Amino acid sequence: MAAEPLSQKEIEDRLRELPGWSLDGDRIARTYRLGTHFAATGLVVHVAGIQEELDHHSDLTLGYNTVALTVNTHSAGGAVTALDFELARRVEDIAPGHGAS
Ligand SMILES: C[C@H](O)[C@H](O)[C@H]1CNC2=NC(N)=NC(=O)C2=N1
Repeated sequence: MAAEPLSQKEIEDRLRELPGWSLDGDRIARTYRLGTHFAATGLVVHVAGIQEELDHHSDLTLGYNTVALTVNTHSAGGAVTALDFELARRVEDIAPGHGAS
């Protein structure tokens, strides 16, 4: 079943469970800071694996010591859906292990 767009209230409620994540236009977003470029690269590779597993993909940007994600759901017309929050939750769970904050 296709993911349905979440309402503004649903988005706000779910964002409260994900400190560091925010609504950026029609996408949810977070930027992580890491100790080194190599550590940031490791986080990108780990996130890429999660995204393949979920078949749901953020725009994932590697900086010098930062990793930025923004995501919405193309198949829901570019709205924010539960799939975006599932990806965000999964990334939150593994990011601390990479030293990300
Ligand atoms: C065919 C495949 O399931 C789709 O293209 C997936 C892949 N990754 C995706 N990622 C995101 N962010 N939104 C989608 O709608 C989406 N669709």
